[in-house]
Amino acid sequence: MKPVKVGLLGLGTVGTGVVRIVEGHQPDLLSQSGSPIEIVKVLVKDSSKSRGIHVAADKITENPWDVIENPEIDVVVEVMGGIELSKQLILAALDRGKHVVTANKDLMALHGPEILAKAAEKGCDVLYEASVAGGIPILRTLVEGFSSDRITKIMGIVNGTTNYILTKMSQEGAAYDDVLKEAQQLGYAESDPTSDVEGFDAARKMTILATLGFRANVELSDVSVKGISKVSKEDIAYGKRLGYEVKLLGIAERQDEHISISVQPTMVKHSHPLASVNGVFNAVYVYGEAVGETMFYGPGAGEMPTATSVVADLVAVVRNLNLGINGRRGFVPYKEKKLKTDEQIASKNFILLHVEDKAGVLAQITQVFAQHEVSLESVLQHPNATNPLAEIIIITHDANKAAMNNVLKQIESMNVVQAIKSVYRVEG
Ligand SMILES: NC(=O)C1=CN([C@@H]2O[C@H](COP(=O)(O)OP(=O)(O)OC[C@H]3O[C@@H](n4cnc5c(N)ncnc54)[C@H](OP(=O)(O)O)[C@@H]3O)[C@@H](O)[C@H]2O)C=CC1
Ligand SMILES: N[C@@H](CC=O)C(=O)O
Ligand code: NA
Repeated sequence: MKPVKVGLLGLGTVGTGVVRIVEGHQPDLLSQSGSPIEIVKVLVKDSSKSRGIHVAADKITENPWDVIENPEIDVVVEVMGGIELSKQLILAALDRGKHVVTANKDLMALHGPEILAKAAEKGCDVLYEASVAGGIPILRTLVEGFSSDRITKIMGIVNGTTNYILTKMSQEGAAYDDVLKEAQQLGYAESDPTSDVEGFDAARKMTILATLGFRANVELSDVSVKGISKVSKEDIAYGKRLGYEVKLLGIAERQDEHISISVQPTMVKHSHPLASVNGVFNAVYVYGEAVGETMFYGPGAGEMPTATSVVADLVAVVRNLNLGINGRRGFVPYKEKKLKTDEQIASKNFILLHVEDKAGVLAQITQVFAQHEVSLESVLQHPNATNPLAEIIIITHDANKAAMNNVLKQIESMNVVQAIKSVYRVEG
């Protein structure tokens, strides 16, 4: 039986796992795809580097065109990362009729529509399951598993580094800077951790999830983003006392035909399944009109989990090759994108204020909420032992973002308010 030939762009963490699975699981891959799968060329940056895996020297190249222009190669697997070169190589591979599997969330979040349009034009498959929540088969689930439903909400813990940091801060009372250093040493964080801690990595993943879930072309610039660098131990401790865990949540919501997408540290009620997703684990919660609540949990990164998704995509491409249907089942957004305005985006909120500890202050503050028609769920006041201030925690009922912005602006300008220490969205 003629093998399907694969060119691998990258032999780092994920690429190594791909080689291990393709070589180690041949009988299963053959049974499921209908053909043997053979990696015939592997691109690296530095061929002299010693690696934890043996690949025959004649398969290794430092020249990407040895892969892209190789007429033998049917499928290109891109696991090298970066944006410009990967995009150029993937488009060139598609131009030559090669199918593509990629784990590259940065590329797919920014240039997904262009790449998918080229694939459709050339009758090729482009699959990218590993790009979001590495080991969790969530993209396939959104496109195929929920094809019969109308999704109204997707909430994701889709960045392992920040979940690790918040978990350590919550469970051990550790300080943000110390845990970030630890996460970098353990290799969880991206080379520039800004992308993790400021929420940009999660925003890219939410762009992909929202596009597939809402079947509309969501762009990265549609996502409002706030990271975890300002989350304090105190906020986490207050949240805990009130029954919440702080999590960096990506939230994509739809009401009627209008959608909103955001990433922000969120107070998640202990009873919500996302509150107990700890450490580097990822989870994606999906609510569908017909199915109701579902949640998908697992490793979001790492050599073998991520490679599992990459090779599953490869099996799908090879199966399509044997059925002669490549490029015919690609995902095409078919809905017009309509974004919610700030008046349409509603959530509960947690607000921590430092105020003067004297009669009437609480009444003045709650009056501002009333003026803007923001209803309150609970109000708590703690005297502060270290200074003559009181700490007030307010939890609102669902309030729209425009009204909340007005409330916060007005409260900030009040003489009796020393500081708005923190504001969190509340879920659960
Ligand atoms: N690591 C993970 O757990 C996850 C990764 N991903 C995505 O998978 C992709 C790969 O990640 P990962 O394996 O961690 O990355 P690594 O940095 O470990 O590996 C990258 C590989 O690509 C090669 N490479 C990079 N740039 C070039 C270039 N310009 N020319 C030739 N070769 C190049 C490197 O060569 P050399 O070895 O010689 O340096 C290396 O083998 C990224 O898009 C990442 O976002 C997605 C989910 C999880
Ligand atoms: N840096 C990312 C790696 C996977 O995408 C994370 O922390 O989740
Ligand atoms: Na995935």
